[in-house]
Amino acid sequence: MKPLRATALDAAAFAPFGEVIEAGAATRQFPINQGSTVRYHDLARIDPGEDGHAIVSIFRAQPRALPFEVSMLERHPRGSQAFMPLSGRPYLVVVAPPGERPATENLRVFLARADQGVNYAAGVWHHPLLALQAESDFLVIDRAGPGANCDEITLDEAVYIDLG
Ligand SMILES: NC(=O)N[C@@H](O)C(=O)O
Ligand code: NI
Repeated sequence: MKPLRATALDAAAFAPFGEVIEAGAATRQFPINQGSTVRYHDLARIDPGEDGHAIVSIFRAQPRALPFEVSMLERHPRGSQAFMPLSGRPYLVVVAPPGERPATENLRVFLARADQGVNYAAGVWHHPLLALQAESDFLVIDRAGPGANCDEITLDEAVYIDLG
């Protein structure tokens, strides 16, 4: 089966799944700190759910070999999950719309630049972190709190993904 090719990540294409965290996607930006800094304001909304709280972690991810076989997806029904790359390398984002079981044809594969983060909205199906090229760190903001917050499913048919 031909691999599913990644397309460049952009805010509009990613909107059904959450937000893209990048200065260029800001709807509001303004100078602060006596003009020494520009604030790219309100790029994403962290959703810890009613009974959770937001936490900040760092994920140190090993690079994935390509083409990569996607055979499972996960979702966090109780809160959002944001990733911001810290190591200056691109990475892959695989998502599918919320719902009970995503159809393989609804998978979307994005190549995120080193200056782009993503914030998965609660319930959005996604593949666990897919770093590329070398070991990479990511700042992660997601929910801690009571109750299970990670549903996993095995896809009816595995899909290979690769760069565009
Ligand atoms: N397991 C974990 O915290 N990470 C995943 O949710 C992921 O999306 O990488
Ligand atoms: Ni996740």
